[in-house]
Amino acid sequence: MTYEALFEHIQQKQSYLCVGLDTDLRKVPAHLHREPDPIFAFNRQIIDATADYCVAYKPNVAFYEALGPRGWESLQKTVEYIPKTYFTIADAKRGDIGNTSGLYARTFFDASSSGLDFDAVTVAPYMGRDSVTPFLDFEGKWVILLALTSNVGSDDFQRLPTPEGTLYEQVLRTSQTWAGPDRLMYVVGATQADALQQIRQLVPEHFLLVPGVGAQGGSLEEVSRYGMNRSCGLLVNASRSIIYASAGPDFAEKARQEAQVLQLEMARYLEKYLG
Ligand SMILES: O=c1ccn([C@@H]2O[C@H](COP(=O)(O)O)[C@@H](O)[C@H]2O)c(=O)[nH]1
Repeated sequence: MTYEALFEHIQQKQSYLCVGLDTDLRKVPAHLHREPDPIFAFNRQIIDATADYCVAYKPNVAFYEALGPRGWESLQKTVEYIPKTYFTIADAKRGDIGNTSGLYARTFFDASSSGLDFDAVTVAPYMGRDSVTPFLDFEGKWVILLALTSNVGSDDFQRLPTPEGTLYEQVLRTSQTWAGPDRLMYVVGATQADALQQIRQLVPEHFLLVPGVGAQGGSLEEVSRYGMNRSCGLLVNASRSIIYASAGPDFAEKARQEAQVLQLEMARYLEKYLG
């Protein structure tokens, strides 16, 4: 998907919501355990219920890998089920020496090899240029580089000073020489809204994937106020607060309601900041 197509979808839906498909078998409602593939049965209903209110889906690969081959199969079926107009993100946080990164890229981008055809994959930046560029060899696919993550431990390394600002600022500066805003996004946690103004000075055009609203307590209002650019430039993810809004048979309806609440708030910010 192109930068322009993504922005168009955001305008059309009045939403920059990304629904996180962090589907934990232990939290799938009891009645779905009778299905041959309970994870896929759950995801399909979540996708059907939330599609009106979001523009992207982000399965976190850990939840599927933990189940071995059947988890991988559920992931394949899920990605295949998501309509092509939605931006799909494999939250896998990969990155290794070049030839290994090339295989990670095939895993998430080359359906003829792995059965998976995501638009984007999250990548850790700390092994540097040659660990990231193999993902960019796949035309039309995106890298979403970890910049300033939402967790408490992000302070351990990402905010450490370097001669040219903090380490995450260096990641933002250097990685811009690898690809432009049409292929590269950054992860910035919603819990890090204090840094967003400064981040926007360094990467004015790029999209930011912002996890951490909902269960982690980040503020959608602050993220939107400090993070939005002229093309919106935000994909705000919520996983648990949407998909586990109810543990009962009404889980999909409750997920739809949660997604709608976020979409309505986003529509207000799009009007306010982009007019
Ligand atoms: O900095 C980061 C990077 C990734 N994540 C992932 O996003 C979702 C958040 O889930 P919630 O249930 O909405 O808290 C999850 O997959 C994380 O692994 C993040 O939270 N922070």
